[in-house]
Amino acid sequence: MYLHGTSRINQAGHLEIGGVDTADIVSQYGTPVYVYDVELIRKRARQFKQAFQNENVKAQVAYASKAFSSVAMFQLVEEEGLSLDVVSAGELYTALKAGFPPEKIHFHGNNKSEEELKLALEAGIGCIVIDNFYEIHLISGIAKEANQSVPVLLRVTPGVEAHTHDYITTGQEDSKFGFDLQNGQIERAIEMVLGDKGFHLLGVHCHIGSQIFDGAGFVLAAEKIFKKIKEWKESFGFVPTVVNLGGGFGIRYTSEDEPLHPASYVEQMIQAVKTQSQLLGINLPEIWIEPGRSLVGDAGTTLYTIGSRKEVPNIREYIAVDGGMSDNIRPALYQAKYEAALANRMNDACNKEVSIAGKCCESGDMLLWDIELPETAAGDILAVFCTGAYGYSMANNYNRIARPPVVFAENGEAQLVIKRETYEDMLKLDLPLKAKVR
Ligand SMILES: Cc1ncc(COP(=O)(O)O)c(C=O)c1O
Ligand SMILES: N[C@@H](CCCC[NH3+])C(=O)O
Repeated sequence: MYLHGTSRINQAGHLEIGGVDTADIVSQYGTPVYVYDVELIRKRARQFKQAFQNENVKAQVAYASKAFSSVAMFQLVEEEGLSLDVVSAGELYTALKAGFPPEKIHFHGNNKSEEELKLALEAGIGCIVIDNFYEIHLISGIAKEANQSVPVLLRVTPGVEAHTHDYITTGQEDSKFGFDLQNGQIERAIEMVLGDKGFHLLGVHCHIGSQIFDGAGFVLAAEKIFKKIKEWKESFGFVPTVVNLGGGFGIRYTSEDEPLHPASYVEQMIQAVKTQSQLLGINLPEIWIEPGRSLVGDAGTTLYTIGSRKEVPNIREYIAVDGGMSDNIRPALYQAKYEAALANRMNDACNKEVSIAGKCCESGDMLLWDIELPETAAGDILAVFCTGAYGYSMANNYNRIARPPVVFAENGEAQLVIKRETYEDMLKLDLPLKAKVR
């Protein structure tokens, strides 16, 4: 069993996270509960920042908040000196409520509404990553009315699509995001933005995918972008001051995953951008990145209580927990794999193969297939590791199951940062049927 960050087995044989016994977390907050190892989030943030500082490169590391968004998380991100990437007015609103400096927020999305854009501009957002022509039109109108010049990046699809370990070159037609780099779209967008006082064009953005295990895709994307920068320099005299290479750095969910150290991804990017800038004889642009999963993924653990079981003779034994696809949809959605352990009996020998089922009314609601655990009993606590990214943020109320609370653990202290949803919370938006008029 692989323990991430500060997770360890304590003298009681229990899983401890951030110096806090998970048994204490369970008795105080119940299950299911998401627990974050705050020290590990800080460590990852510093690793990314340090990698740029080591090379003396101007950079922004923006946390892609879709991975896990909450007021406390945004305050932690600010404490660590990162920027923030949001993709909706909801994420932006949360950030502003958390007191996050608006000038360090970047706004993404392939269909931002006029209302969302207005909120962003009124807040004094640091940068809007423009995705399409419709958005150029919307921002131009809002900026003119407000007499503003909006800092923007243009998102391009560089024709590099990452498939976890693998990456293949594709055309853009299969992506809903960004301007095509090859068919003249991006040149048209640059011309429009440069010719409009409502915009301050900082540079370009790309994001090649998620859970990527090597640096080659990022290098290839940078090379493709710089090939175009050479043309833009000649035709428009436009040289980006910012190149944003997105997020997507992989993490270790199971022993099958072999991600690089955060610094290693960054070093390869820096090398590529330096080489290309030298070849073109241009100043090194600022390099921005947007890690989401790699900042919070392995820092999160979900604790569940084991309940019922079912044996299918000669096939498998199902063990059910008090959560499932409502708090972690990734196994059902992506066949994502995780590792797990019995948090209250970490030293017991794992000699039983079982599969972990959720409690939703859905056969596909399985969290883990065929894993080794000790003999379990109802009431045991199951810890599923690496659930920090796209767990809470994709949680839902299927079957009207309430969303679990989130606890931050650090230096021996546990702090509740998101409360458990109540049934009343779920009913808050419901209205009764109108009385029939007879
Ligand atoms: C534009 C953009 N930036 C950053 C991210 C963060 O990706 P990850 O969580 O894999 O680092 C995503 C999600 O894939 C994204 O779409
Ligand atoms: N939600 C996905 C990642 C999506 C990345 C956002 N563009 C996951 O859980 O892996």
